[in-house]
Amino acid sequence: MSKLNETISRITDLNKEAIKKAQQHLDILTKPQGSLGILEDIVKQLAGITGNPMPKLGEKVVIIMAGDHGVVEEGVSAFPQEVTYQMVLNFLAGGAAINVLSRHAGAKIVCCDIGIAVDVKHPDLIIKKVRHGTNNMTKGPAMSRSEAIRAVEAGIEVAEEQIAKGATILATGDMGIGNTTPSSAILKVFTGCPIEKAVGRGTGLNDNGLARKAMVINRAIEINNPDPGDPIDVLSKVGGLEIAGLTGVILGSAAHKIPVVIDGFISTAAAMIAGKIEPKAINYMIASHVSEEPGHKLMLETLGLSPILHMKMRLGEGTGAALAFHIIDAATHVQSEMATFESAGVTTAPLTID
Ligand SMILES: Cc1cc2ncn([C@H]3O[C@H](COP(=O)(O)O)[C@@H](O)[C@H]3O)c2cc1C
Ligand SMILES: O=C(O)c1cccnc1
Repeated sequence: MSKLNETISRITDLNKEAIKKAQQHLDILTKPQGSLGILEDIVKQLAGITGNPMPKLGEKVVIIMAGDHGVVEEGVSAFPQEVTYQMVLNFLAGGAAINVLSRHAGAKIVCCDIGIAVDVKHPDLIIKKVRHGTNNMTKGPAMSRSEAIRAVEAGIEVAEEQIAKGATILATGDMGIGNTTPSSAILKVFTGCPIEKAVGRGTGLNDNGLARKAMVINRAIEINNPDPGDPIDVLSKVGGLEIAGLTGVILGSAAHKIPVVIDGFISTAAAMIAGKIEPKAINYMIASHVSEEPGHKLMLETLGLSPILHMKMRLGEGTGAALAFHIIDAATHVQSEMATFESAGVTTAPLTID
């Protein structure tokens, strides 16, 4: 069996017994039932994922997948392609937003070159390069089917390497100038929404740039005719290498019963591909935030995920996911540290008011 098929076959439903036990414990804590809202939802989801009704976060790791996009030659980004590798060097030097937010959340970062256009040399960079950037998807498929599968499998490998080193919760991050374009294309192909709902300004396009980007996405979909019933077809024709890698990270996480915190627009495009490949993988996803990129809300709704944070962020890199670690951590502390009605001597019976 291929690595991808073997991984998919290991993804199961959540542990219902652990969810029930987590709920029972939440209900004896000194608070009205359900009053901690999303914190309680997070505890139950973590219990279902890990099988532990009193879940703990342990070691948090943000996996950043970096790749380039041939479609940038159509003028779809406000920034030039070389910013991809320059930002990767910034991650490795510790100076990017994701470094600051990860340090603050007590999370480790790993960065993987899955398809940067140039070769970057650094001892801490994980190299899983499938190819030097994708093809321009307005002229044909972004990559071949076998390259897409290789990139997904590379993402599974990176997740497994981190899990083997002790990671107990993963988060997704992306770097790739132009990558909001394939992300919008994926959204449009899966939902059939009008292009205006799928497209956004990314790093800061002006009105002309936004109109051009919408035309480019439409042309790429028309020329490639991706099949929405075949997620690997969509990924290879109008996707990207880092999106494929993140799809693998998500599937690998789910296969190992490890929660995976989904960042913004690009990460959620990968989550859509993963959810189409194996719908059970969605149970293992925690949506960190809703991005300012207009299509992100529709992506999350399509997956049935509700975001923890509304921060007006639109950066990617894993920044929303790193911030959400604080809330997820807080949820686990509530479950393990709050007093029960019995231990604190607080009356449980609600007044009957007629
Ligand atoms: C300095 C800089 C740092 C970034 N960090 C993440 N992105 C984000 O912006 C890019 C996507 O937007 P678009 O499709 O418009 O190119 C991705 O690299 C994403 O990770 C950045 C972009 C820039 C310019
Ligand atoms: O939401 C995101 O992840 C995003 C939005 C715009 C540009 N880069 C990333």
